[in-house]
Amino acid sequence: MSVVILDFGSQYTRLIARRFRELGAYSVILPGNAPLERIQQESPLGIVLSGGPSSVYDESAPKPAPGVLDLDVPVLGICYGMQFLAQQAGGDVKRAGRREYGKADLTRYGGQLFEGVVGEFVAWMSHSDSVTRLPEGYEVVAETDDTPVTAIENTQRRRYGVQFHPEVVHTPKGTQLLLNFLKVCAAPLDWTAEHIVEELVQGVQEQVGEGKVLLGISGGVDSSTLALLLARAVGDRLTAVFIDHGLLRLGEREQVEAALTPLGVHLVTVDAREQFLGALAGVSDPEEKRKIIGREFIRAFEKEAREYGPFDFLAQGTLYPDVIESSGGEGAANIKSHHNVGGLPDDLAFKLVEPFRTLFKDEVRQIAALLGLPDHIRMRHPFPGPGLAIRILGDITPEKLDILKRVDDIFISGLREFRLYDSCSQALAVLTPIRSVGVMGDERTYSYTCALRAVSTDDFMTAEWARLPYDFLSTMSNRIVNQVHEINRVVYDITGKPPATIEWE
Ligand SMILES: Nc1ncnc2c1ncn2[C@@H]1O[C@H](COP(=O)(O)OP(=O)(O)OP(=O)(O)O)[C@@H](O)[C@H]1O
Ligand SMILES: O=c1[nH]c(=O)c2[nH+]cn([C@@H]3O[C@H](COP(=O)(O)O)[C@@H](O)[C@H]3O)c2[nH]1
Ligand SMILES: NC(=O)CC[C@H](N)C(=O)O
Ligand SMILES: [Mg+2]
Repeated sequence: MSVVILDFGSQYTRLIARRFRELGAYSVILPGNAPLERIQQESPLGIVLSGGPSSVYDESAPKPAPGVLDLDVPVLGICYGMQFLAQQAGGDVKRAGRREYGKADLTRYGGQLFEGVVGEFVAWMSHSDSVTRLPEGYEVVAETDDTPVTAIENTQRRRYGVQFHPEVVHTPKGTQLLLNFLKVCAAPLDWTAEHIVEELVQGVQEQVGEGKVLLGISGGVDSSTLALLLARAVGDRLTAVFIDHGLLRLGEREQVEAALTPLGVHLVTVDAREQFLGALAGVSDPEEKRKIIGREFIRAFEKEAREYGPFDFLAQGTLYPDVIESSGGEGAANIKSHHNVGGLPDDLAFKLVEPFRTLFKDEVRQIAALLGLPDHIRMRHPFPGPGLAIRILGDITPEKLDILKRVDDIFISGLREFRLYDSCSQALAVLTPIRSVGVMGDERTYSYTCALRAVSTDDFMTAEWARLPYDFLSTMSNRIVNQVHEINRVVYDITGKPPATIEWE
């Protein structure tokens, strides 16, 4: 039994499922036109129609399959979904005179969906069409200055529609609406991390059968959690490979080996430093670097597969943000090709096992706690697969790598020493190609500028720059300039995501 989310191409569809998970409800996402029988297989308790880029009055507008809206279950339409509900019930939808993007204040709200909500209601809007005539049996239950029909309901038929997106964080009270909808559906709110783990384990077992799995492991939270999950699913048919590509931080290889050995998984460390640094020599374009790294990772995995295999399956700790940033696939733009998604070569010989592909970082951390991953790995700041390669702007040389490793080590050890590591979600140092004039010991210097960056975020989709204390930043700046002679200037990055991203490349 689940709530079925029909996807009409919204950027936010997975966030709807994520909010339901947070509320303890089980949901599945199916294509907008999924056949009635497929939906019935899920024994639906309710149906959500997602948003989407189309307009309901277009000839080619996607629609739920015949019979789906005749099911006697509650239906919630979001944005495109609400417009579809209204049109289908006999109302009108037209391109509005005024489009609404971003935040809008509801000037009035009420009704069943808003039960328990008090005070001002800020709604996140993203639409250019609007419902202009209400279908029979429906009532308007919310409005904004620009959109008189912002939420509708037909409580007798248990049909609800909202023009805004209750699933995004920019609609702060939106979760209450989703909870109210789940209550109308009488959906059980007992979907816990344990259930999610069971489902993931089962999914892996079905996919892999009796096959052998090679896991790319980095010592980060995603792949380490995955190691424990896979050990449950396939036992000793798992081999974990940790690749030292020469782009790791100071002492990282030894630290990762020490941290992973107690997990009890068969672990192989590969020295692929020459391979990666050779392939990257002289390359300065960020996307080109990312693609080369993606390809070399796979080449390295293939080599280990020949040694310890054969392996049909390659497991990676890919998360949803890696997917959405890498691909234009789900209606989103290509921001950067994450090495494990957009950077994969076309001739990939493995079948991918990526159980976390629909999850966000904080959800993986919950699963990690359940599987007993030690806290020092579970709460470690993320470190990107391409490592320091995307923190050295421009081409990579052994000299620059050596500089950045020392800067990074001072910054990260400093955060731990001053007990600030856990106050931010990720911290990093960047080596810029900028050289500037300084004066040290009465001598003129002409040396590199490095940037320090620290951010606060839960899901790494959006982030704020961390307000680290000035005194701490001052100490870091002194230490870096004194200990790393190639640096004579330190700057702190005070940009959020958006408009910047967390990494600089
Ligand atoms: N050095 C490496 N050796 C082998 N596999 C790696 C390496 N670095 C990254 N990977 C693979 O790429 C995936 C994505 O990397 P990513 O950094 O996003 O996740 P993570 O390292 O597991 O966790 P975290 O985000 O906390 O660093 C990893 O889950 C892992 O499967
Ligand atoms: O494994 C990875 N392979 C990659 O190619 C990659 N690019 C970015 N990141 C990490 O993803 C999060 C979001 O980063 P951005 O804001 O820079 O896109 C941050 O946590 C980044 O460190 C990567 N991780
Ligand atoms: N975000 C949406 O679902 C948009 C629906 C429709 N395309 C509109 O612009 O109104
Ligand atoms: Mg990592």
